[in-house]
Amino acid sequence: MSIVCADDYRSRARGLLPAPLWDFIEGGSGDELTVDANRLAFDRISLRPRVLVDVSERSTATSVFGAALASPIGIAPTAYQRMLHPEGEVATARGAGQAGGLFVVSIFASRTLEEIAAAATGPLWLQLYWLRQRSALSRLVARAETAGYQALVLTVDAPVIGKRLRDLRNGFAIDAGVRAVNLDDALTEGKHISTPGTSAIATHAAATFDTSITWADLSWLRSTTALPLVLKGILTAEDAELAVAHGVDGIIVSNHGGRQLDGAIPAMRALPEVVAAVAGRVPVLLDGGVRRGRDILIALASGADAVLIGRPALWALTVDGSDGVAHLLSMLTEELSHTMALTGRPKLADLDPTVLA
Ligand SMILES: Cc1cc2nc3c(=O)[nH]c(=O)nc-3n(C[C@H](O)[C@H](O)[C@H](O)COP(=O)(O)O)c2cc1C
Ligand SMILES: CCCCC(=O)C(=O)O
Repeated sequence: MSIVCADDYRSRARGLLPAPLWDFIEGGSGDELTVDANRLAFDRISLRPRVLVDVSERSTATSVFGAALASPIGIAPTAYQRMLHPEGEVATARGAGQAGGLFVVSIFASRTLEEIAAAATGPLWLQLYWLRQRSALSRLVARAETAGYQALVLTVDAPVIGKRLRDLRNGFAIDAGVRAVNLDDALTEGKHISTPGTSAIATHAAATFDTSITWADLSWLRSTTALPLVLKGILTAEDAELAVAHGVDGIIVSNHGGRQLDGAIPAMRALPEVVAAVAGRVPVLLDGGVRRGRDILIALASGADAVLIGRPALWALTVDGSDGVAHLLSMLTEELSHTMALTGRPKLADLDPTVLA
């Protein structure tokens, strides 16, 4: 059967992966309320199409921090991609580049920052968690700069890892042979050890994440680099205001795909208040539940500058490596353009709240 939408990759990937690995990707925290709510928030919004508009020429091209993108779609940071495909993040970078998309590389990438950069033809950003060992962070930042990464993303919604019941039940651990190669092994110790009732991810994060950081610490990270700094995991107007006040260069509205605070507001529902608070001062991106061109159009019409996709990129990577990732991004871009035609909004600049109901 042909793959004609992102969910087709989901069904294929599910058949290819062992159950505990599938659960790690698919699952969220607690009752998975927020996983479901992320998607439902899009589904609850209807569209107000305008007709008899010339839609013969449509463009999805845009840019973020000066980097050209074929469409306002990027790949969210996800850890340990070699569990899904032998080439891991190198395949994702190649696929994203082929489709003209952005790729945000996780601090827990399983290929080196330099290997990923060598395969990339599109912009790369590096995502960080705040490790207690600051020297490890500053070394990573220096390497990212040298390798041509264009921004840093600090994930701020994970001082502790959410209680992901599937992983706890499965005693989830990282496959032997897959490592967070950009960090000393000591910083992810125990990642291969499966202990019933615990998650190896949660265990290694608990050993190394700094749970004490506050807004005041951001200045240290800024002092290590001239790269733009983006915060990932903002869900309120209050925190968006603080982020801008602390000189942050961009915001990703995200609840970590429902993997952190269960019951957190869906990303799409949080977006309008963040956009209003930011008032155009810095770019605002969104992730969580984006599965269709329709979802992307809704996010852009609500004021997002771009969206990131998490799980769908992992499904496509599992099924068909770099070709899968490139195909997925091209398909989402085509769906966005198609929805722009059917709503009578041929340009990204036409996407505003008047298209939403
Ligand atoms: C398997 C998996 C691993 C992830 N690893 C990271 C990570 O290393 N860093 C991070 O900031 N977010 C991580 N995330 C969260 C994603 O960046 C993103 O916020 C989320 O997947 C978006 O929701 P979606 O999957 O519904 O598109 C991970 C998500 C998944 C599914
Ligand atoms: C300690 C690794 C965390 C990866 C992550 O962010 C996720 O699984 O959601």
